[in-house]
Amino acid sequence: MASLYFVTGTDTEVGKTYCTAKTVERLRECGQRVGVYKPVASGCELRADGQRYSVDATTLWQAAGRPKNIDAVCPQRFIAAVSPPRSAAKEGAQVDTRRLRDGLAVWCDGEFDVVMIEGAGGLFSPISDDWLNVDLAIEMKRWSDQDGHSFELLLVAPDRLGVLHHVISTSRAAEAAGMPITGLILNRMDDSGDDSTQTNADDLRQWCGIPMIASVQHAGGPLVVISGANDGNASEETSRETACGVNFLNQTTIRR
Ligand SMILES: Nc1ncnc2c1ncn2[C@@H]1O[C@H](COP(=O)(O)OP(=O)(O)OP(=O)(O)O)[C@@H](O)[C@H]1O
Ligand SMILES: C[C@H](N)[C@H](N)CCCCCC(=O)O
Ligand SMILES: [Mg+2]
Repeated sequence: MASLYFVTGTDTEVGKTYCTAKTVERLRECGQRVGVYKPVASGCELRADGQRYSVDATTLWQAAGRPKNIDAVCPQRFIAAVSPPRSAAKEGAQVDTRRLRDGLAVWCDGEFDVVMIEGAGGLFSPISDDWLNVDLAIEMKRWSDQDGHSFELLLVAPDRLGVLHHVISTSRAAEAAGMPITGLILNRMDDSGDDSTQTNADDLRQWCGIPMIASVQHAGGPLVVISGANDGNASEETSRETACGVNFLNQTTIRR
């Protein structure tokens, strides 16, 4: 049975793809067979040959070693850089809501140990005419429970001033929706940082109790996975295994 991780964000453009790709690469270096699924992408490029090119889907697919094919990675790809339902509507189309969830099954056929799923935009961004990202996560968890897989919701947030509000509000809304966030990835998106980056992680541990499972440094720096005890007290970084420039505290966070 596979370990499924739905990667969402506090917003669009916060590093979901970047951090997911880093995590995929690290998992593969640790011998994990990793599948990747982007249920729907907008902001795609229409190529001369008629192909719809999604940077997100291609980035994840390449990080995972090109498993299956790009259509399995991202079955629904639209052009306008707006929410997927709006993007589809601009083409006179609709996002196929049921297919968003059903497209996961092909990745859960026993070929992969871990499947990383990237949403579109933030957790409460519309992903179809009927669902927000959180609704898709709930449906996927329901399916995963029935099919015997583990399913967790990971939140990517930029490590900068303002992140406390974004993470606390997103985590409380997720809790209220019945889809609690089980891991936080703080993403240092630029080298400079600001005064808050020294204390954001500690403040979020205090206010949210979400295990922070990783922080990603800027510009190709290490992915630091901090295995958070699920009792909400993120364990101190005790020992680190460093390989290929990526610090991975231990594997328990991403279950084998
Ligand atoms: N830690 C980082 N270091 C360097 N560049 C980063 C980092 N995190 C994100 N970026 C860059 O910032 C941009 C936005 O990141 P990314 O595309 O991963 O965001 P996203 O949340 O997946 O966006 P979307 O909502 O469109 O899917 C990309 O160009 C990405 O390469
Ligand atoms: C086009 C962009 N890069 C993402 N793929 C879609 C972001 C949708 C955000 C919707 C919203 O919450 O306002
Ligand atoms: Mg992305």
